[in-house]
Amino acid sequence: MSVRELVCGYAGVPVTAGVSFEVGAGEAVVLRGANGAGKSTVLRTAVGQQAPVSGDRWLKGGPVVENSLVYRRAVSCLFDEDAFLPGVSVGHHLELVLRGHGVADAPVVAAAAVAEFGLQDRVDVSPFALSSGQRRRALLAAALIRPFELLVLDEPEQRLDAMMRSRLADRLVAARQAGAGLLIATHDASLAATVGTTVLTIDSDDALAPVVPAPQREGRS
Ligand SMILES: Nc1ncnc2c1ncn2[C@@H]1O[C@H](COP(=O)(O)OP(=O)(O)OP(=O)(O)O)[C@@H](O)[C@H]1O
Repeated sequence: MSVRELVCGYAGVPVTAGVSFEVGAGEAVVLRGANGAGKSTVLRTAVGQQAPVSGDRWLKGGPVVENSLVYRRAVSCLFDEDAFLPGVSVGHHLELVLRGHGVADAPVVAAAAVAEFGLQDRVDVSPFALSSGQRRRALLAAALIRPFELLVLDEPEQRLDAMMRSRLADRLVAARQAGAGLLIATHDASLAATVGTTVLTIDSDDALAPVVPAPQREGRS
């Protein structure tokens, strides 16, 4: 994915200046910045969930079209939302995601994810009967077990305990090393340092100056 001079905002009113970055295979671009700086807005605009004020977004050589087959195959997104089907258990949610993406052995892969994300005791219950941290684990599991070329996560550390944050960081590094591109907004400095190959800071104090300065390479490949 690449974005070029992407000005993001609401009803035509910018909340960021022009933002430019590229996320290639095996790269992890991490957005950091204070509350309200515009991280979520940039992510949602980059992936086509909202229109830019101006600028361009490209995915695999074409403009970003959120409902296109190319997009749905390539991009796995998780924002701050609880999206579950009523009456479907945690385990069956994961199986449905896998089957929807044509993954063989969906029950086996789902069971492995349930164990990895520490949901063994809750696999047969509705997601609505989970704690908020357990719901976040289930949503992250669903986003991570489906095939993707680009993974987009908005504050994935939210509501996770220390053990699960560490496990998540390991999983994200593994995804990057396997060749996926990652685009992540986070307040977790450790997650940013561990996972990011490029860290961009959005500066809310200078909202219409260059809010995303030149990429700071953090010494990872
Ligand atoms: N639906 C909306 N309509 C108008 N303005 C909005 C809307 N959503 C967010 N904003 C504003 O856009 C600005 C950027 O918000 P955004 O949620 O992108 O920030 P953020 O960096 O992700 O913050 P946080 O770290 O708190 O999640 C804020 O000033 C916010 O109040």
